[in-house]
Amino acid sequence: MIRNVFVLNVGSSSIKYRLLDVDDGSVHADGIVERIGVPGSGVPDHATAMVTVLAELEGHRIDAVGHRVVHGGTRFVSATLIDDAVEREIEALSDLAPLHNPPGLAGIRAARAVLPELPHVAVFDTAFHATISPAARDYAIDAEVAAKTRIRRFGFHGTSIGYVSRIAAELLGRTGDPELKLVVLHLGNGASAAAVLGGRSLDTSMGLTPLEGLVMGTRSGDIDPAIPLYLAREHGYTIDQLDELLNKRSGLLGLAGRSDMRELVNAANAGDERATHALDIYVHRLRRYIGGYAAELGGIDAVVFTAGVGENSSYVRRRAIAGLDFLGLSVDPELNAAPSREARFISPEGSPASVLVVPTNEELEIARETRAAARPAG
Ligand SMILES: Nc1ncnc2c1ncn2[C@@H]1O[C@H](COP(=O)(O)OP(=O)(O)O)[C@@H](O)[C@H]1O
Ligand SMILES: CC(=O)OP(=O)(O)O
Ligand SMILES: [Mg+2]
Repeated sequence: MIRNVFVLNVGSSSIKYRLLDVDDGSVHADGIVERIGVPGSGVPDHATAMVTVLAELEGHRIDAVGHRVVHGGTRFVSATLIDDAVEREIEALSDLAPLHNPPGLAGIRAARAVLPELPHVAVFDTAFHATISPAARDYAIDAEVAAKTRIRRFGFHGTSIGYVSRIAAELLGRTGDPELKLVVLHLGNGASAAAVLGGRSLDTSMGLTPLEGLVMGTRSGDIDPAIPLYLAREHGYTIDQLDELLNKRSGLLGLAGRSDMRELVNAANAGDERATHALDIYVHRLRRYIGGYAAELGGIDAVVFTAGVGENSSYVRRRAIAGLDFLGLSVDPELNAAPSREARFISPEGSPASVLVVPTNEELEIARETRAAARPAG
């Protein structure tokens, strides 16, 4: 029986891990190893970091290992038991997610080497979005080029969006309702919006890579696609410089010198105009997606806020929903401001549409999917 699942979320310079009981969600151990590969940190690579992590788990029983893998391409549309062939296929997808997949793969290799007797399962951020509509999926570029190079919208944060969509449906008393229309806003460092109809993803704001869509901590989200062409042609930017600019030096950081929402709101409240402008752009983009998804879904039953910013920033929630009464959406100031860790309504009782805050739990969802995918192999 699989009960204790070790969940790994491996980033380029960090490993977040959690050992949890899938039956009751209780956490037996968790932690983070940071600064992997940073000179002087004492953690030269992912394999070394993994040995450190496993030393922390001494004495705990582990039945299976669940790995967050960001990009599953078209090959992986559900959680998959990892063998050597699957590991090679994940490696082949690295070109589509150069910032995210290679560290995930390093984590898989290191963990399989240290825990070879256990089932290892890959859980993909893209999988939940396999159902998006063809019109949302395809970009209006030369179809042959797109087909040859695998360019299409994939979408990310699916593990989180799927999880909070289910909790939202429960909270609304509409579990299993195929007509339930949700707009889910996963607002962390990376951020995605998604239109979810009857529990299935219809559209989402991230695209081929996790760069498209909302304004993020350090990523630009949507821009005119001619901007990188212009920077390269007229200002001598190289591909690597453009990648770095758009992924790591844009978004809130690029606009106002800070990627952390808490700091930014404090700065704006203290009169920092750059911070205020950055927040205006952040909120403007969010509202465009809410309106766009209302049109795609044919209305909205609930907007669902989740992840670090969505769960904690009453400021962002208030501004994102302000003036959307024409969609039946509004926020009760007291409910919005009340601190809570619970899934809850923040719209006034009796509103035509609801606004919810639902804490995400990507690790629990990964653990559940890991158990489900590991079962057939025993
Ligand atoms: N109390 C808070 N108020 C406003 N923003 C918060 C608060 N707590 C966390 N955040 C924001 O959440 C973001 C991180 O979200 P998180 O989901 O943890 O990101 P990730 O998993 O992508 O690293 C940061 O911008 C942080 O400032
Ligand atoms: C896919 C993605 O953007 O992930 P994260 O938010 O963890 O960077
Ligand atoms: Mg996150």
